[in-house]
Amino acid sequence: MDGGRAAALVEGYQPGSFVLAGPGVTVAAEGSRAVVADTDPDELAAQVTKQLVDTGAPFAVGAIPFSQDTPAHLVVPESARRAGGVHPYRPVEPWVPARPEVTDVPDAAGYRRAVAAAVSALRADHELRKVVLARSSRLLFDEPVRVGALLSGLTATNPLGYTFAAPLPDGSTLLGASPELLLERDGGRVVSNPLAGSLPRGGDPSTDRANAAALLASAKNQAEHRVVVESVVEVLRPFCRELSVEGPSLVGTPTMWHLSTRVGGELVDRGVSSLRLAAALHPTPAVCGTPTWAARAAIAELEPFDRGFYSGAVGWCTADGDGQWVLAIRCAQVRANEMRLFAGAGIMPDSDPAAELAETEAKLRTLLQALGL
Ligand SMILES: C=C(O[C@H]1C=CC=C(C(=O)O)[C@@H]1O)C(=O)O
Repeated sequence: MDGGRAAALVEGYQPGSFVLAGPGVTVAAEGSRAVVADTDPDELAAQVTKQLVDTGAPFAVGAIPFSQDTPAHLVVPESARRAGGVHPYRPVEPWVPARPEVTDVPDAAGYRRAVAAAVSALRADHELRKVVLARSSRLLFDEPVRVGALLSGLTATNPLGYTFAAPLPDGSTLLGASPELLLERDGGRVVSNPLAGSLPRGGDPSTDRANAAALLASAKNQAEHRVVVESVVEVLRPFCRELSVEGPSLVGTPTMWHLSTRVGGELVDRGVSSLRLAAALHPTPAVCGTPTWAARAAIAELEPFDRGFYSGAVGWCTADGDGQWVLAIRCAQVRANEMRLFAGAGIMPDSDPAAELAETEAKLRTLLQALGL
């Protein structure tokens, strides 16, 4: 029973270990034979492949940060196990913490102001087409955060998502349930599944259906989505013999509706690893904006915190280059009694600051619901 093996990998989570559980593949890794930390995508992929060949380890795991100046954190583990999809999955006993102390950075008014400033910049600057602005929420508990129980709960409630717990170089853990596949490589076949353009789920079935229909019909969200698909296609095209683009269609998480497109291709050169492709795609306009340099500059000016590994990628890669990388979104950085939750929204020239705030509130609920908050 592969589902049972996959569930055991999630339940075997220990502090400091790595788990990524999704609909098709579940991996878990412990210990460290080698760590590769580099900022250059080619170097990173080449060093990881070399370490995998030298050590004979089945795959490397790790995380890529948002910033191009911060090194990635890739680990060649002592033990690495892989199973199939994890669903259907029954969660272990949940962790029910007492209400934490909450500090939002920026606060709601500050986020609306940042969105308004981004809208002005988008209207004034004809080069900048889209920028993703994020906010964070710091939760302080009166006991250490139980990552294993939260990972299990997130896995149970996000059957279409990719649930992860990834150790970071500073000893903290990135924990989340991402709906977005940045890149998967299986032999010569690659798939990316960009999501962008979102509305919160409705509280009752008719509002929920109305929100889904409104999202499909929204010119603003369709334009926001197109920018991401165009960029993914442009990056993957030189690596692929042929590319298929299917979408946009609707994808639902427990808290959000998203526009989704599947981009699939056949690699020209199988020597190009999933890590190399993921690093080439990163950051897509789903987490940064377009053009990348201008969006990065706007983010540096308008976001009052360092994103760290939020809006980077989390995944694994074999010596042959196969692997899976998901966007590090709907996630939190956990350290001892503290969680820092992050959520961002794609800002377009016609964005409404109140609607973007509501969208980030709904995105934060992925983690808040797992905490029973
Ligand atoms: C940046 C995030 O979501 C991205 C992924 C899907 C939809 C998005 C949107 O509609 O804005 C974002 O681009 C986040 O969840 O923090």
